[in-house]
Amino acid sequence: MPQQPTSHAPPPVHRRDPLLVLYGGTFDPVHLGHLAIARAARDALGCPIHFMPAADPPHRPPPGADASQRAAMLSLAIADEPDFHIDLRELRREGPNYSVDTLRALRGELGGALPVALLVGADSLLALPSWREWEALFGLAHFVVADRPGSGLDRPLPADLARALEGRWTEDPEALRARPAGRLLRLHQPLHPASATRVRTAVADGGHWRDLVPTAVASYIEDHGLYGVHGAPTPRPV
Ligand SMILES: Nc1ncnc2c1ncn2[C@@H]1O[C@H](COP(=O)(O)OP(=O)(O)OP(=O)(O)O)[C@@H](O)[C@H]1O
Ligand SMILES: O=C(O)c1ccc[n+]([C@@H]2O[C@H](COP(=O)([O-])O)[C@@H](O)[C@H]2O)c1
Repeated sequence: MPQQPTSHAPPPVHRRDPLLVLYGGTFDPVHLGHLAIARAARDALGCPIHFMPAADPPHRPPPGADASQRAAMLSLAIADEPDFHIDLRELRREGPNYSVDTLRALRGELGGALPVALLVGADSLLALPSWREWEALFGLAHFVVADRPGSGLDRPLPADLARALEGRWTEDPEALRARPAGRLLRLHQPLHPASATRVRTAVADGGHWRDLVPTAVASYIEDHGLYGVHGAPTPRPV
């Protein structure tokens, strides 16, 4: 008689060949859009997602919450998500973090053979030519790309980016397990309108923002008086 799957059987997520998916971001704060694309990537690829908060992003103004607060909010946001993890490697390193350095350090640890992917939103992919040594990234990792309102991937790409991406796109998640780096997979998840800028602005302006973040993150923002939340005590000058 064929064996029936039991409730103890591990979910398919843990049975496939390994693929390490890193989801880098400032997460200032983590919001429901981040969680939605992480779930879409987990479901499409069948593997856990490692959120990797950036310490000192070289490419944007200083975050509104410090690194430990952003990491604490991430922990709260993924507390009930067994397939989501936090990777603190960029928070532990001194100075500005460039993805190319992070990936080279990771390759130094794990070797060159393990398939590794970076999960990014479409706006990040479109900005890739501004990243440090951006073309070297394709030798270090795959990219998994989530469409984002206002950053559609269906418009023509800038010539240098289009050239670099040519021949790399795949619709097959297994293609990312077949080699260590260099392919691009587009997620076909529903668009999510949340952005951290929108959350920070609404918090400061007293607008509606609680439904853009997990409940525990909303409480953390209020309890710690982040982003100029209304009713929070004004921090005393040092
Ligand atoms: N709603 C979303 N849909 C798809 N991708 C998203 C979404 N929000 C964030 N991302 C992606 O997640 C990654 C980390 O994003 P980040 O932490 O900078 O959040 P953000 O909302 O873009 O922040 P900010 O508004 O401060 O720029 C980036 O690659 C970004 O493109
Ligand atoms: O390496 C770079 O030059 C670089 C430039 C811009 C962004 N990144 C990475 O892209 C990820 C998303 O960045 P952000 O600003 O959208 O939070 C995060 O992991 C950053 O470290 C990396």
